[in-house]
Amino acid sequence: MSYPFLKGHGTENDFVVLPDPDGTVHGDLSTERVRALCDRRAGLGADGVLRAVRRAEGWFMDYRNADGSVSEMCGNGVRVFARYLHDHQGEPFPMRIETRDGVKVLDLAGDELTADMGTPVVLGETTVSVDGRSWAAQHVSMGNPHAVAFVDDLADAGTLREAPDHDPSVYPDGVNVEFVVRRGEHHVAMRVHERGAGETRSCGTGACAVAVAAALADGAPRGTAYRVDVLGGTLTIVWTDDDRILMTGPAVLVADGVTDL
Ligand SMILES: N[C@@H](CCC[C@H](N)C(=O)O)C(=O)O
Repeated sequence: MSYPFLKGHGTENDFVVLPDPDGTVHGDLSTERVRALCDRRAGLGADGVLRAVRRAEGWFMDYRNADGSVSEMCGNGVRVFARYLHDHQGEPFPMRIETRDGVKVLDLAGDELTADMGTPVVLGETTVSVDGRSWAAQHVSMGNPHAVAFVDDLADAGTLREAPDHDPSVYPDGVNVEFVVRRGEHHVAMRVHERGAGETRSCGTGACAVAVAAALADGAPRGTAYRVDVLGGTLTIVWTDDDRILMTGPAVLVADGVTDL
């Protein structure tokens, strides 16, 4: 079966977009197809898949990690998804996008996009470990689970080829782990190991969780803008007075075509 696809990225967190307005192209998208599409040697290559399904109230973002697993939310993905809906489906900004973590509102911010990511949930301290070294980490939910660990040097996290060890009673469904260093006032840099994808060049929900953990540690007033550098670029995160996280960053489409993967 041949079907259309697009390829895009947000701060080099890359995605295959699968248009499936009526849900008739992919039906129940299989794990095997997601893995084949995301394969960087035999497929198109991506950290995840964004299936676009039309709903009565708008569009639903069916997000899958590269290993085929489902996640509640993807911050870089939702910006790429909005770019696709605007450029290829004629949807105007601001736009509402349904996700497994509820409705997100996306708007233009110059060349970039801002996503209202909703209210973060801070769930306390936990521990993560790599190669026998352990760090205290802040457990933050952005709809999906994150463990944010401040380290002295981003190289301390090693290769991140394997998932960091974590407490399975805290994260029964796995976790995204961010390692963070300070770069200046309200300015941090991070690396991430994503659940279901391995080390990626960026994670939008991860950057939001990092900004929340940094703002709490700094006692920063609401409304403070945090610059979060990722391997693939920079995201700007604001925790607003009304307890919402606004994430601003790029979203670009780089290719489209037809595949039978
Ligand atoms: N890259 C995403 C997060 C994708 C989902 C994550 N791997 C999970 O399993 O929760 C982002 O930009 O937020």
